[in-house]
Order: sequence, then structure tokens, then C-alpha cells
Amino acid sequence: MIGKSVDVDIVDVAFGGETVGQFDGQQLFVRGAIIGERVRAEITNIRARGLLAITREVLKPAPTRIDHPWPLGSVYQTGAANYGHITLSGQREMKTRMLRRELREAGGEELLAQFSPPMLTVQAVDGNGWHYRTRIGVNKLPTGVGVNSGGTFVRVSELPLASKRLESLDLFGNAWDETLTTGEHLQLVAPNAGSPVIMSAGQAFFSPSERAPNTIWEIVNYRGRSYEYTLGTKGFWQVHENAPDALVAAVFDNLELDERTHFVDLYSGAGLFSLVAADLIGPRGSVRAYEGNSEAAEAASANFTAAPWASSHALTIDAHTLGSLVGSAQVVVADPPRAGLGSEAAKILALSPARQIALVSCDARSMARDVAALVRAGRRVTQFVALDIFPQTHFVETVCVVQ
Ligand SMILES: C[S@@+](CC[C@H](N)C(=O)[O-])C[C@H]1O[C@@H](n2cnc3c(N)ncnc32)[C@H](O)[C@@H]1O
Repeated sequence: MIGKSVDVDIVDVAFGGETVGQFDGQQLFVRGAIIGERVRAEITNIRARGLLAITREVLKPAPTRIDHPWPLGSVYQTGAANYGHITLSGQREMKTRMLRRELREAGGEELLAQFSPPMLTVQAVDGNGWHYRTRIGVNKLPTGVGVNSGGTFVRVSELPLASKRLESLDLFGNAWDETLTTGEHLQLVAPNAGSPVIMSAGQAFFSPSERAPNTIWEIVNYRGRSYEYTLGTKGFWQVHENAPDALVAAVFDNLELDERTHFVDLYSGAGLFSLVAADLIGPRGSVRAYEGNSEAAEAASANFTAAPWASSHALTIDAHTLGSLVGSAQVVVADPPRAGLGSEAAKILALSPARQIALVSCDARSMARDVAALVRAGRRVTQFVALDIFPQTHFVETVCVVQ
């Protein structure tokens, strides 16, 4: 079966960015195709959920198909821009279809009925979908840097997903050859309140001859107010330059906070949501932030210095610890990593006294599973915002508010 060439009509979009067709009574998951197309695809893997294939020839192209502007990012090479062969609006239509499919698979038509079509419309956060990443990983090569393509590092002379501000690091020639060790993983970071840095083996550099502090500053704007964050070098921060502002708006535009609200921020990182909540709520309420990475939790503590009614706690959130964390919460934001909350933790959260819960997710499948669990346990979806903070890829960020 592997290596077989099949002609297939693409009728849906699945998790992982693959499109879906039918072959031999089975689902065929096809990379590099677009909904509405007819393609000739080569079967590459046999999986429990169906066959995996890759597009070899487009027999009937979709109107949204374009030449990939960065072939190295395509599904045939690194896959870092696996939707780059689709117009931006076409990418967003595909993501809407993926959200619908995942919600239907997790909770049937009954769950899908809680989402009006505008809720599932994926919203742009930028103009052209390139040069948006303020965080990007590469590997040092003997000269210049490379990206992983099928297990080997390919030297690059451009990084089209990376923020233009990272160009000042002068990465593609031999400027860094004596400072950095060949083979090392490099994390490039362009904070919005400071100069770009390279992180390598626990050290930070502004330039080959200038070390940088292991601290980064970011500024987030919401409703005319600016919030300043200090981050450690190992902690999480949203990668799209517009994501922190867009996510803060998607969360707080849809939550009802007052001056006595007890607010809990689960998976709080350096306190992106907590710092804004502390400002919106004020000293008569409380904000408690819980985060597993101790460096990020310490950074959050430092970020809350001017708001002592906000506190940061380093601990692992799971189905055993969660109940006590949300026992007296009135409003909860949960922004777990890709794996999501898990059905058991989602049920515990649903049964908490919180009047509103905002689930922030970067993974459509775990989001759908967690929302289905929240709804099964008695919650109702009131708002849902889908943001295109990972253009050129199949990923989509969502904020789901339940009551
Ligand atoms: C998607 S990030 C969100 C961080 C923050 N809300 C933000 O937007 O900057 C998820 C965070 O969860 C933390 N984390 C992952 N697993 C965890 C766990 N089991 N318990 C607590 N925190 C965890 C990670 O360290 C990371 O900071």
C-alpha cells in the first residue's frame, strides 16, 4: 500500500493540517492539499485512524492555491510553513473547517450547536502572515545557521517566519562562527521592549562581542493601558508579535470582572493574564497565578510587585491539585500547553464555583476534548474567539468562555 498513487477528492480538513478524502472505504489524510481540490497523492504511512498521503500532483486546484513563497517551509521539506501554499484567507477557512470537525468529533452535533458560525470564523491578527515570530529556534552550523529538514540541518539565508527585527543579529554569514559552537541549538528572541538576543547554552548575546542579561522585557497594551513584563530566558511567551495584545483582548473583552472578583490564572507563565486582571480588579479582589516552571513563576512574582493582591505560585497543575486551586475562584483563565487540561481536570474545573471560565488553547483537538468535558459537566459556551496567531501553519489559537 505504501508508495501507491491514488486520485482523491478533498472534502474536509483534519487535525494536523491534513486534508481528508476517501480511498478504498477508508479515510485518506493528505498533506499539501486544499479542501475542494482533486489531487494525485502518494500513500506514505498506515495509521490507526486512516492512511496518510502526500500530494504529488494537483489535478483540480482550489482558487486559494498559490505558489509557496518559501519552498523550504513546505510539507515537502521542513513543514514549518505547511499552509504556505494557500492564500491567508484560504488558510483561515481551512482552520475554521478543522475546528468544526474537531468539535463534532469530540461532542457530536450537540456540542457544535453551541458555536454560532461567526464564533468559529478565524480572525487575522496581522497583514501578511510572514515575519511575525519573535521566538524562533535554529541550529548553529560551521558557517551560518540551519533548520531541521527531515533529520538534517539545511543552511538558510532567510527566515521568512521570523520577525524582521531578528535580521539585526546578522545570522546568515560568519559573524557568529567564533562565538557559538557548531551544533548548538539557538533560540532567537526579539522582545518588543529591548534589542534582539540569541540564547545559547544558558547564555544570551546581543552581538558576537556583547553578552546580554538573562532577562527580557515585553510590553502588552490593552484598552489604552500598557503592562510591562520581565521574563526569564527559559519561560514561555507567545511567539506572534501581536499575540499577547490579541489574546489579552480576547480574554478580558469576554470576562466580567469587578472590584471584588477572585481571579485564578492556571498555567500562568510570567503572568500575561494575571497582571492585566490585577489592574482591572484592583486591591479589593485577588489574583492567584499558578505555573509549573519555577523561573516563570518567579518572574510573575516580580511582575506583580506593584499589585500585592496578585500572587504567583510554582506548582504542577493536574487532576489531583486542580480542585484546591479553584475552590474559591469566581473567574478562571486556563491556558495549558498543547496537551490541554485533560477530560478529568476539565470536569473538576467545570464543577468549581467559578461563574466564568476562559480556556485558552493552541491545539484544536485537546481544546475540543476539554470543551466537550466542560459542557458535559454542565457548562455552556458563551463566547469563542479563534485567532490566526500562527499564519502559514495549520495551528490556530482559541479562547472559549463557558459559564
Ligand atoms: C501556553 S503557556 C501559557 C503561559 C501564559 N498564560 C502566557 O500566555 O504567557 C503554558 C504554560 O503552562 C506551563 N505548564 C505546563 N505544564 C504545566 C503543569 N502541569 N502545571 C503547571 N504549569 C504547567 C508552562 O510552563 C507554560 O508556562
